[in-house]
Amino acid sequence: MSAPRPVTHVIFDMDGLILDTERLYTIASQAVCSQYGKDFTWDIKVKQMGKKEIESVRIIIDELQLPLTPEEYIEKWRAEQINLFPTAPFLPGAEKLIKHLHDNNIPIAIATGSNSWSYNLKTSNHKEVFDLFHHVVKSSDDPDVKNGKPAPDCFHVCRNRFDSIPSPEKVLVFEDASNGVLAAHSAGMQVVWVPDPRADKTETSKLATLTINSLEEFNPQDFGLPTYCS
Ligand SMILES: O=c1[nH]cc([C@@H]2O[C@H](COP(=O)(O)O)[C@@H](O)[C@H]2O)c(=O)[nH]1
Ligand SMILES: [Mg+2]
Repeated sequence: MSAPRPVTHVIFDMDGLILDTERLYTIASQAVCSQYGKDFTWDIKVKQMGKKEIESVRIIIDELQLPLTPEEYIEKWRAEQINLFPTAPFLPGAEKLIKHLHDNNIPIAIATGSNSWSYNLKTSNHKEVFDLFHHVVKSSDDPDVKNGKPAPDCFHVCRNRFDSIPSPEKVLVFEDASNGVLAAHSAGMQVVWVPDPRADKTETSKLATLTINSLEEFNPQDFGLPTYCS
């Protein structure tokens, strides 16, 4: 952990940070695992969080020795996701922070591990808020993102797509996954970690500039960003 320094640009993670979709991923993954009498554990989930779809699918097949090819797993997984994802609500404080930064002309973007198919489902009921982002990098099907989180690739790509490209230390990243904190740190950016209560905090909190329980606890002025009016 180091003292917060002023930033000019903000990059948000999406799943488990803006939207309450990690809960939905767990339901969808357990539904597929149950077909084979297996348990989808937190230890497996931590390894998957933030990764590209294909990377994360290889992990679960390997860890649980599922008798499926990645393509077969993805087909079953998406069949569970299709009805769940459009129900995703915002997590506390996310909508307020996004609107506040946009209203104050702070350039904001998203760097997610998602693919376009699932992004469209998850955001289908929240278009007006997601339209406020300058750009969205969807790692699973963006040709410029070679490796998913914890590699820094998606954050490098995301930074380079702002109109006036900031230096990495002027970018603040919000993440819920330890893979994401590692990725942002490797990209040379400051990062606020909003972990799942089950997360092991020992190693990841050393890399995060700040660790908070909810985006509702975030004070923009700590990073030189405009203060909330109320
Ligand atoms: O339980 C899970 N959560 C999350 C993921 C992966 O993490 C991505 C979400 O990453 P992010 O939080 O960076 O948006 C998902 O699209 C998926 O690829 C997963 O596989 N399993
Ligand atoms: Mg996330």
